[in-house]
Amino acid sequence: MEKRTEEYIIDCSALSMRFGKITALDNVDLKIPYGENYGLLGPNGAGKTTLIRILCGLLKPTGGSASVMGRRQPDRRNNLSIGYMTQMDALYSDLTIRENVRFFASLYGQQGHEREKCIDDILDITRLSDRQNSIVSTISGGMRKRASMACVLVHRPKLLFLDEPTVGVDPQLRCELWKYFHYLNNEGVTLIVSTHVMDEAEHCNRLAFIRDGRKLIEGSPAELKEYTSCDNLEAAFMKFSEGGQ
Ligand SMILES: Nc1ncnc2c1ncn2[C@@H]1O[C@H](COP(=O)(O)OP(=O)(O)OP(=O)(O)O)[C@@H](O)[C@H]1O
Repeated sequence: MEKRTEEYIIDCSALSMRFGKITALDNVDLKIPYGENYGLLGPNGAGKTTLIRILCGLLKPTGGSASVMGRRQPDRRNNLSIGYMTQMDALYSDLTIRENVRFFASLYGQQGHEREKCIDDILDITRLSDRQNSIVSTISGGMRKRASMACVLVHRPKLLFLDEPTVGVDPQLRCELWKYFHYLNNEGVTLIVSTHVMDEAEHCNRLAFIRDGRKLIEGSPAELKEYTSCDNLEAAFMKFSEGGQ
């Protein structure tokens, strides 16, 4: 097993990202320990997705540094340890659920019997075993969401990014997905959740408020409420979003 020497799974220092005249991230310092369930909370355009894309190694920052598992991103060696569920489903509509999951497993280098075992396990966990041979274009929205999860998780990532994971999802499935995220977190998977839905933020142990590419404050949901003298996260978030702090 690879020996870990660093304390933080994510360590960003003065991280900046400019797109022409737009500053999407501005001098962000961020340290997240292994095993954390961490929320990035901010309004539309705050810079959350840009931060996640840099941490996944999909974008190269224009300033500062972002280390993941002790390696400065982008570093291909991190790819096998990262899972990223984007806001959009990345499923092939004319393949079955199992074929979709197998495609992703193959991308991550899994093969043969071991691959099929991982697929069986993840289809079981996401309760899709019975429908694994259904063509994706024929399944419900909730099932699509679970199939996307199965694709993202089949290679058993240690670090999982969830970009607004339960937006547009009914309350029952939201509850089910969060149960599953907590299960993964208890198994040692580090979760980074980007959201502007307060329900989701309340599920995280720690949160960072992000606005205009800057990290304004960080703390547990209770600490952020106390700091803003608000009795709910929604009100605390509004205070920050409007520049009230
Ligand atoms: N590839 C790009 N080219 C130009 N501008 C970009 C690009 N990607 C992001 N931006 C800009 O950077 C800023 C931050 O965008 P980002 O998508 O990171 O925000 P966000 O917090 O994820 O928003 P949302 O909650 O709406 O997804 C925005 O002003 C956005 O328009």
